[in-house]
Amino acid sequence: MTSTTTPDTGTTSAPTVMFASAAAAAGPEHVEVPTAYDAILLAGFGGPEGQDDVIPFLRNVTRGRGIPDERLEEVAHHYRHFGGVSPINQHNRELKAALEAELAARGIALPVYWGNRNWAPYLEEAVAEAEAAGDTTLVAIATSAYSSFSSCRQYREDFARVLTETGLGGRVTIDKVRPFFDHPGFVHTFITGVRDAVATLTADGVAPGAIRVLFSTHSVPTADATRSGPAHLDLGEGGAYEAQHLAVAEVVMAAQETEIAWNLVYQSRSGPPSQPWLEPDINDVIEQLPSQGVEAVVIVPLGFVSDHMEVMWDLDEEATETAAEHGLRSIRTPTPGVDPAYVTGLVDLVLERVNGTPKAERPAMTNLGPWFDVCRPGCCENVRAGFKPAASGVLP
Ligand SMILES: CC1=C(CCC(=O)O)c2cc3nc(cc4[nH]c(cc5[nH]c(cc1n2)c(C)c5CCC(=O)O)c(CCC(=O)O)c4C)C(CCC(=O)O)=C3C
Ligand SMILES: [Fe+2]
Repeated sequence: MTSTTTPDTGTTSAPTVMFASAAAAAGPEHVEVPTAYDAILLAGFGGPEGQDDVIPFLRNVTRGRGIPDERLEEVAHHYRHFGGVSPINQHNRELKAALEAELAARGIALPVYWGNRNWAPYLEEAVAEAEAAGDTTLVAIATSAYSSFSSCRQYREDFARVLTETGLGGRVTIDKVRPFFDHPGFVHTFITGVRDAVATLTADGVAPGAIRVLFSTHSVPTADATRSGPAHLDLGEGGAYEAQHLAVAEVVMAAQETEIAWNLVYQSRSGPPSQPWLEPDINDVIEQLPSQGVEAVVIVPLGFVSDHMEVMWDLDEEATETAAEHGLRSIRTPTPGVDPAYVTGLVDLVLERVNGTPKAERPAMTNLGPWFDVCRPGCCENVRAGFKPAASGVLP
C-alpha cells in the first residue's frame, strides 16, 4: 500500500525529520485495511551478558537522563549478583525462535529480526539487516504491553532515532502492534498463575481471606503516568498506564473461582526522592499485611513479559525477603515468557495488521481496548526529557 509521511509533531516545536509510516495512510487510529508487511521487528530492552557489559549497558539505559553514578553502582550491584548477566537477551532469543516456529506452523512467510534498545544486538543492526535483505516495511513487536513513555513511546523514539542514524528513514518504515495489555494471549499466563498459586495455598490450608494478591508493575514518574496514552482520553492522574493495569488486574481476578482481595502495587522506583513516582511500593504494602490478617501473598508480575532483572531482583529477592521478614508466605507467579498462548497472541497481533481486521473483531479483555494501532502526536510524551520525534505515529 502507499506510504505517507507522518511526522509526530508533538506538543512543542516540531523537528524537520519525518518518518514514513505504512499504517498512516489507512486512518488515524485503527488500521483496518490490509498492510503488506515484509518482516517483523522484535524490539527488546537489552541487557548485559557479562560483568564487563554492566556499566556500559547502564550508561546506555540512562543516557541523557542525568542519573547519578551512585544510583548506577546501586543498580550494577543487582546485575553483579547474577554474574553480570541479565537473562533478558536469552529470553528474546527464545521468543524469536518461538515466534518463527509459530509463523512456520501457520504458513506465514514473515522473517523476524530482533534488536534491542540498550544492548547488542542493537535495533540499528536489525533494521540494517532487514533492509539489506529487501525487507523495508516492518511491523514491530515491543516486549512491553502497556502505554507510557518507558513502555511504548521510548521504543517509538528509538525507532525514529535508528531510522535517522542509519539514513534509512526514507526507505524503511516501522509500524508497531498495539499495546497488548488486554490481549488474551498476554493475560492468559497471569490468570493461570493466580489460579495455581491460590490452589497451592488453599491446599496447604490457607484460608482465602488470609491470601492477598499483589499485582506488581514498574513505577514511573507520576508526570509520565499522567501523560500516558492519547491526550483526548481523560484517565486521571495515573493516565492510561495505571488504568490499563487496574483493568487487567480486574479481569485476572474476575477469572478466578475464589474471591481474593488484591492491590495494584509498584516496584523498581528510581530517580530523586523529590520527584513523585507512582505508589504504593510493593514492600511498603507487604509490611502492612500481617496487621490485616494476611498470611500469604501472591505476587503477580503484571507489568513484565519475562523473568528479567526487575523480576529476579525486585520481586524474587527484595519483595520475597520483605514477605519472609514479616512472617508471610509468598508465591511469585510466572511471566508470559514463551507461553504458547502469548506467542500465538503476538502472531495474532501481527496478523490483525496484515489483514486489516476491523476494530470490532479484535480481541480485548478490558473495556479500554482494543488499544490504538497508531499513536497520536504527543502520546506518552516525556515532559522531562523534552520532545523527540517518534515513529509508528500518525497526524491527528
Ligand atoms: C515502565 C518500565 C518498564 C516496563 C516496560 C518494559 O518492559 O520495557 C521497564 C523495564 C525495564 N527496565 C530495565 C532496566 C532499567 N530501567 C531503568 C530505569 C527506568 N525504568 C523505567 C520504567 C520502566 N522500565 C523508568 C521510568 C526508569 C527511570 C529512568 C527515567 O528517569 O526515565 C534502569 C536505570 C537504572 C535505574 O534508574 O534503576 C535500568 C537498568 C529492564 C532490563 C532488565 C534486565 O536487564 O533484565 C527492563 C525490561
Ligand atoms: Fe526500567
